[in-house]
Order: sequence, then structure tokens, then C-alpha cells
Amino acid sequence: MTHSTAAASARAHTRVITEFARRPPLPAAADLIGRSWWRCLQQYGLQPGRKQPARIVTRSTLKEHQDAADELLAVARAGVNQLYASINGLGYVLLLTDHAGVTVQFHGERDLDDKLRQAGLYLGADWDESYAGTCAVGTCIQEQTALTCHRGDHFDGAHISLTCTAAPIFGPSGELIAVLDISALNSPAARDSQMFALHLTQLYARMIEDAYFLRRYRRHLVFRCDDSREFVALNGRVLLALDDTGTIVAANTAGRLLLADNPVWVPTARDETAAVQAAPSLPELLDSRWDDILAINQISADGVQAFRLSLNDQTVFGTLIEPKRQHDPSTHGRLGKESARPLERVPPLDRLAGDDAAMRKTIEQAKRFRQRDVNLLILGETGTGKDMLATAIHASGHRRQKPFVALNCAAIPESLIESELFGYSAGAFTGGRSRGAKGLVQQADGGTLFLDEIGDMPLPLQTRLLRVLAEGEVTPLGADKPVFVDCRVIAATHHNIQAMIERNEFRADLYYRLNGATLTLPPLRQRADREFLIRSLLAELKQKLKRPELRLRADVISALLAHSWPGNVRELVNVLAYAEANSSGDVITLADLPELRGTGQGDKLPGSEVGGSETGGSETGVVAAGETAANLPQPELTHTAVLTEEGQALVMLLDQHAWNLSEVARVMRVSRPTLYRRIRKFRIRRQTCVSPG
Ligand SMILES: Nc1ncnc2c1ncn2[C@@H]1O[C@H](COP(=O)(O)OP(=O)(O)OP(=O)(O)O)[C@@H](O)[C@H]1O
Repeated sequence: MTHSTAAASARAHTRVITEFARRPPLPAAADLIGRSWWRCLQQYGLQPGRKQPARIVTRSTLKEHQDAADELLAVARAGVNQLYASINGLGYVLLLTDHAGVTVQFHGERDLDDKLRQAGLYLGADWDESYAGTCAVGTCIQEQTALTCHRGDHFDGAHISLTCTAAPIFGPSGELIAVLDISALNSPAARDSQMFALHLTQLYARMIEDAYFLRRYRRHLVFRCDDSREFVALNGRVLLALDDTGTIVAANTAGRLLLADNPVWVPTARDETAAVQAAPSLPELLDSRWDDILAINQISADGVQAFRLSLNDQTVFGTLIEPKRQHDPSTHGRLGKESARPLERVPPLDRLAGDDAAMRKTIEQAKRFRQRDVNLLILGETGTGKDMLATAIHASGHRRQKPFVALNCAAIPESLIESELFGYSAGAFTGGRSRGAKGLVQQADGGTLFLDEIGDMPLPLQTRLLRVLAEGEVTPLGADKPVFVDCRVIAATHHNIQAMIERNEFRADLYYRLNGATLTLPPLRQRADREFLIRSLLAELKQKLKRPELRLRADVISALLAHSWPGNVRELVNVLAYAEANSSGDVITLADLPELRGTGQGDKLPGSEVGGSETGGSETGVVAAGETAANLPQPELTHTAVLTEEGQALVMLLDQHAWNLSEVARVMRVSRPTLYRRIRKFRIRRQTCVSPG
């Protein structure tokens, strides 16, 4: 456009707006451009014929806006790049603005930088309608709808060569969170030329909105539905996030529109809580049983099922998106389907955790130290996997061809620890083997000595152990010559060892000798990768029991995620084994789980009944020092007064081993699930008395 034609167009534009301003009050039927001009004139006091320079916010203000929109930007990135790839050859630029109209992401031709900046098609450009006048972004924010603001639709004369198309992106509670805009510096005169741009922008805005919704509700079960069976899994328009009982806790735009047809629940952006409180449950909406909805993936081959909406009898096709597990690049592809990749091929240390920051840090530390002969101290509550970590460090380190020898200092009588550890020479004491015996320290020569529960080692033995560590040699009981040993020591404890040192219960010098580095294992309740663990333990169980079809129903995963696990991973292992033994088919349901109690929000599993007041763990879910797996909540076993002889024998064995089920299973030479089956068969529970005689 030449300078003079541009000036003529600007004058004509001013006349049109001036004419508009002279009209009587805005007719109710005015279109959205008309309504926006009205706001410019009446509300913002903008002058017809004005030409304002584009407003670009400062770098620090832009950073603030970008930081606030960080999560959305991360989710939107792929969609924005795809959209730009399909329009950039056509002369368009792309803007993503936040809810206030500030451009937080921008794609455009570098060659046109100056022109684009002048036109406000730039990173940091502020398209608030009250300043920029009628424009795609600002008017989209005011009208909360998609639109094209084509050339002379713009209020400000500076923008009348532009064509801009914008679509709103709404958050899960209906609030506008961003605007996606594609604009061109020049365009054909006809408005219709932008129809395709409008459809494309709306399509991508919806995809970004849904991706954001799925991210926000990734820990929830999400019901996705559509009126097309073929499209539902791929691109189902309605997304409903559910809680454990099937109540709808959030909906995407299509979902809110669907629910708005329901006179019982009309959600509003402003009153999210009220809307959620009054939200219908999915079973109500679909006129179906919650159990049937949860079983969609099992019942139908394509994971899709037809439902009839109770609102209007319309048929919709629905599928379930299960709560997302933590993604961990190092385990990618391993557990998507529990049996996808044999577990053995994953390096031992990487097998221990998914995407939990504390665990990843511990594992990175362990990797750094695995090839070094630094002694390690592992700290963590009982059942957090200290033993497992020590084994994995050994298995991935340079001593892996040599023995890994473990001693549980709390499990053997004090009087035997010394001979166990240091061995004894021939004839050292009566009852010993005639040729003497090598102690564990010697047995671990070349390899790793794992001292579990080091906090329970008696003080005199701590002194002897210190000598072994300091001098690299051990003198068996009754021997007169020391023997040279080369082993790496990994020690572990659930005690607060610093406090023990202060109370003079643990030698500070031994602590420093053991503690080349401290590795800390977080309690399970604090781990963000709980779902990863649930799935990997289930995968192990499936492999072990050769039950490849075994599955956890979606609500079981939610219930397990909600529990606070005072017994940590050990408790989780026990619960899964119990549920497997208890389940009649391939799908583990809530009814198959034991009662999980005494541990905060997870106490009452949806659908399960809560028993009396006895609790297995503390209120906070923190396991007191010295507590063993045996007195942590065990699967609940129903009471019966009469026991057969076999049942009585089993009760005695359980009592003898303080209800440590792993140990009892070992003694009986049966698997833990078999033990559970027997306990169930005899309907034994912990306080069952064995009647004498
Ligand atoms: N990361 C993990 N992945 C799979 N299983 C695990 C993991 N961590 C622990 N386990 C399992 O949990 C149970 C308890 O683990 P472990 O014995 O290593 O815990 P611990 O902290 O040494 O317990 P304690 O303090 O009582 O000795 C074991 O059955 C173990 O196989």
C-alpha cells in the first residue's frame, strides 16, 4: 500500500468510527466488533482517528508474566510449534498471550522484526483492549470467544492493515487463562479469507486447553467422551476429571457446556467450589454403576463403551484415562505396560525409583560412589529399601563379582554378633565347629559387608568394628594373628544416629568411619513416584507368579496413592501380595485390598468399611524408632474362635516370628501369597488365641 492510499484508508476508517459514535445507544444485537467499538468510545474514552504506538512491556515485566504462565507455556509449546509450522509460509505470525493480553510467546519471521515490532506483533506486546482498542486478543479477552479482527475492524488506525484471529484458552474452572492468536501484516480485503485461520486457531486452542487440563488432572482418573466411537480415545471432546467416588471435580470447556445443560449443575468460573460441591457424579450423569464405568477397559476390547446421558438420552462413547505415572527417562518404556520390558535389563540402581527428586538425588549419589571404596551410611525409615539400595550399589559396582554379605545387627542375639562378624579359631569355645569359622567380615573379603541396623550394634562391638575398619584386618575370636581383609562396608539404620551419638549410644569415631557419604531414602508417603513403584512392584509380582494378565483397577491405584504408608515400600509389597492372593480374577478391585488404617487420609478406602479403633501406625504416619514390620498394619484378618490343628500351628508360628510374614513364609518354605491364602483359609487374625491343649 502506498503512503497516500494508507492515509486515505485511515481517514475513511476514522469517518466510519465517528459515524458509529454518533449512533444512539448500542443495539442489543450488535456484533462483537460493534460492542468493542462501543467500549472503546464509552468505557475507555479512546478517540476515533487515533494511532497509538504498540505497547511493549519491559523485559522484567515480561519475565513476570512468563513466570506466572510457566506451566501453560510448557504444555502449550508443542501445539504452538505445530501451529506455527503450518502457517509461517503463509505470512502469519503467532502470539500466545496470557489472560491480561501480554504476549508471552511469539513466533515470527526474523527478517520482518522491525515491522512486526512496530505493529505490536512481538514478544511482550500488550494487547489489552482498553489501550490497543478493538483487536483480536483484547476483544477475545473481553468477549471470551474466538474472533477475527480483520483490517478495519480494528479501532486504532495503526492496526487497519492487520488481520488477526484469536481464540481463548480456558482453565479447568472456566476462567480464561490465555489467548492464541495468529496475525498477518497484510491480507486480502475479504474477511472470508480468514475463515480457515479462525478454525485452525480454535482447533489448536482447544488442543492446548485439553493438554493443560490433562496435565492439571494427571493424578485423577479422567473420563473422556465424544459422540464418535472412533474419535473418543484420539480426540474425545469432553473431559471430566473424577475423584475416587466418581464425583466430577473438573471439566474442560466441552464438558462444562455438557453439564450446563443439566439444570442441577451449572458451573461458573467464579464459584468453583460451589460448582464442584453441587457437581453430579459420573454414574448419575451416565445412569450407570460406578463399578461398570471403572471396568470399561476390561469389558471392551477397544477400551471404549457406549453410555446414555441421563440429561437428554443422547448416546456418548466414553473411555478412561488413568492417573498418570511419573515419567522417568531412565526407565522409559519399561513400565508403560507392566510387562513391557523384562525388569532384569534395567540397571539395578535405576530400578529403584521413578521421577522423585529426593530418590533421584540419592540414586545419583549412589552411582557416583558405587565404583569407589568409600564406606556408605544409608538412612531411612523401616521398609524404605535400605537393604535394597545396598544390594543395588553392590550389584552395580566394581566388587559385584565378589560376595555381598549382610548382617542384621538387630536380628541376632548380642552374644552371637561378635563371632558372626569376626569368626573364631579352632577350639575357641565349646559348641563351635572344631575347625573354627570365618566371620562375615572375612567372608566379605573383596566384596561388600552390609551392616543393617547398625544403630543396634552394642557399644563394645562398635569398638572392635572400628578397629577392623581402621586397620583393614580382623582377629577371629581365640586367634592370635589378625587376618587382612579388604571389604567395603555399607551400613544402614532407621535410627537418628546423631542423637544416639549425643546420648553416647553410638561411637562418633565409628560414625565418621562408616560415613564416607550418607544416602537418605525418603519415606514412601513423601515420594512423588509412588505410582511408578506400584506399577513396578505389580510387574514383579506378575513375573514371579506368571500372571501376565493381572491388573489393578483404576480406583485401586487411586486408593493406593492416597494411603500414607507407615510401613513404606515393605507395606506396599505386602498389600499387593495380599490383594493378588485375595482376587478371584485378573483385575484387582478395592474389595481385594486389606484395610489400610491409622494413617490419615488413606485410612478409609472408598468402598471399604472402616473397622474399630485399633491402629497399626502412628497418627502422622511416622514409624516410631524400633518399630518393626510385624507391628505395622498388616492385612486385616477376620476373627474366628475355633481353629483346626493346622490353623493353631500356623498361629503359633506367626506369634513366634512376631508376625513377620516374610520370615514365616521362609520358614514354611512357601511363597508369601500362599501364606496369605492359608491365613485367610483359617480366618486367622492377629489377636486370635491358641487354646492350650
Ligand atoms: N525401590 C524399591 N523397588 C522395589 N521394591 C522395593 C524397593 N524398596 C524396597 N523394596 C521392597 O520393600 C521391602 C523392604 O525393603 P528393605 O528390606 O530394603 O527395606 P529396609 O529399609 O532395609 O527395611 P528395614 O529398615 O526394616 O530393614 C523389600 O521387600 C524390598 O524388596
